[in-house]
Parts: sequence; structure tokens; C-alpha cells
Amino acid sequence: MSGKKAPAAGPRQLKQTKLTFGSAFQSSPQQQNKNQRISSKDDQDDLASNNPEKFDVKSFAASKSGEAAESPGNDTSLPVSPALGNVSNTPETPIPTIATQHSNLRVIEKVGDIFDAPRRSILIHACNAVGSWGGGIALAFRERYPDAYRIYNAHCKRSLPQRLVGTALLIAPRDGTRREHYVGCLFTSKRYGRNKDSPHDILRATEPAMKDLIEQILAEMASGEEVGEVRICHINSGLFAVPWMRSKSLIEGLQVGEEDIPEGVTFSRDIIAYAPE
Ligand SMILES: Nc1ncnc2c1ncn2[C@@H]1O[C@H](COP(=O)(O)OP(=O)(O)OC[C@H]2O[C@H](OP(=O)(O)O)[C@H](O)[C@@H]2O)[C@@H](O)[C@H]1O
Repeated sequence: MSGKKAPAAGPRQLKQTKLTFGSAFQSSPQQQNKNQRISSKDDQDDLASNNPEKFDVKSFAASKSGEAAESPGNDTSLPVSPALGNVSNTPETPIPTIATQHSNLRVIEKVGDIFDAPRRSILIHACNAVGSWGGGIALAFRERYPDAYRIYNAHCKRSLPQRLVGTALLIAPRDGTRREHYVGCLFTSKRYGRNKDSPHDILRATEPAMKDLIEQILAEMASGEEVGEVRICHINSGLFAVPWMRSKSLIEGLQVGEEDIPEGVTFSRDIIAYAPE
């Protein structure tokens, strides 16, 4: 199954089906009120179907385009998981308990080198939306996989940070080269360094970005491509300064229902988190 496709030369149009990921976060009454302010059409449709926790990521991303587009951080009408409430970047901030179900993603913690992964594994990291892999693990990605960096950078140059934040980019491996891994880029902050988004906004973008990436992964699998393990670093926890448990909690709150998985695709909900020794 491998090696059938040319490597991605830019943003992939991988999505083939409309997926309806849910979130397992238990809504407080305040949160339900917040969810009532969902703005995009599809979101309103989901509300109408009495499922305020479900919304379509692509519609969400599309709703950010155009003149009036705002980032998740600026648009208070977007749905927000209760886990995001009053987020600070201090580890003391309580992390809500999540009622997980069999369809939830599961994060499995391991110590080791994320790059030491079987071929065609997906390595996920958090990115800014201005095209820089200048520090932290992003720099390691850039040094190992310069071609993936060029694809990511070109993707950013074609768009605007406020449109990219909350989305993802899945970069296919390049068969026959040293880069045998997919790179999963989560656009969790518009910018970096002193101009990075607030911890709250970074977390707020992480959820739709992760949903978008899962959609792209499922579409890639549905197209017949061989996809290995899904590995993630402790996203947002270094230069973005958001405690890992916050991001982990969000990821584990995401549900991928059987109806979201294309026919014939075997999808593991396990995501392996790697931290160096
Ligand atoms: N070589 C390595 N091998 C293995 N694990 C490594 C590692 N180096 C760091 N880690 C760990 O990986 C986790 C994430 O920490 P990071 O600081 O990387 O990422 P982040 O998600 O907080 O922030 C994203 C922004 O960082 C970048 O740099 P620039 O803004 O471009 O300068 C991007 O471009 C974004 O903008 C932490 O657990 C680190 O201990």
C-alpha cells in the first residue's frame, strides 16, 4: 500500500467525508450557555440537533476566512471546552475530570525519542502559523526533515495566521528518502516568541487543530495509504508555555465515533506521547 502517492507538495486536500467528532467534556451550565453562542451555520445545525458538543472543523475553519475572520482567541462565539475555562499557564490550575468513553482518543505516555518511530508513523508537534520552525522540537524537525519544513513554510505563506490557527497540516512521507515519517502540524498559535498567543488561546486552538488532523489522517487511511503509529510530543509545553496536562486533557476529551471512521479503515484511538529522558 505504501509508495503509491507522490509526496505532498503543499496543503493536502485529504478530507473526503464530513466527520462529526464529539467532545467528551462534561459541560457546566455556564459552558452550555457559551455553546449557545456558536456562530457558524453548521454549528447552529448541530445545536439544532441537540448536540452542542459536535461541530464540523472544516466549517469552523471556513468560518474564519474572509474580512470578518477572527482567530479562535478573538472570537468569543466559538465553542469552548470547559477544560479551557480560566486557563493560566500555571500547573496549579485544576484540570477537569473527563468522562471518557470507548470512542475517546487515548494518550499513552512513553519516554524516548519521538523520531525513533517505525516508518510511516505520524509525528505530531505544535506550530506557529507564520512559517517558522526556529526553536524547540520544531527546530529538530526542520533539521531532520528540511523538505517537510519547506512544505509547512509554503503552506503558511499561502494563508494568514488568523485563518490557519485551529487547523492542521498533514505532510506525507517522502518515500525513498530519509524522511519516512508523516509530519502532523497543529497550528495552535498564530505567532511565536513574545508574540505567541495566550495559553488560553493556544488551548482553544488545539482542539479544532487536533480534530482537523484526525480528519486528515482518516482521509489518508481511506485513500489506501499505509499509516503507522500516531506519535505526539508534549505539545505546547515548551516554548508555548502551556502545561502538557492541559493539552493532553483536551486530546483525551475528543471522540472519534465509529461513524467517523471510513469503511475499511482500521483506526487506533491510541496516541503515543513521547517525552525525552
Ligand atoms: N529535540 C527535542 N526532542 C524531543 N522533544 C523535544 C525536543 N525539543 C523540545 N522537546 C519537547 O517538546 C515539547 C514541546 O516543546 P517545544 O518548545 O518544542 O514546542 P511548543 O509546542 O511548546 O511550542 C511550539 C513553538 O516552538 C517552536 O519554536 P519557534 O516558536 O519557531 O521558535 C515552534 O515553531 C512553535 O512556534 C516539550 O515537552 C519539549 O521538552
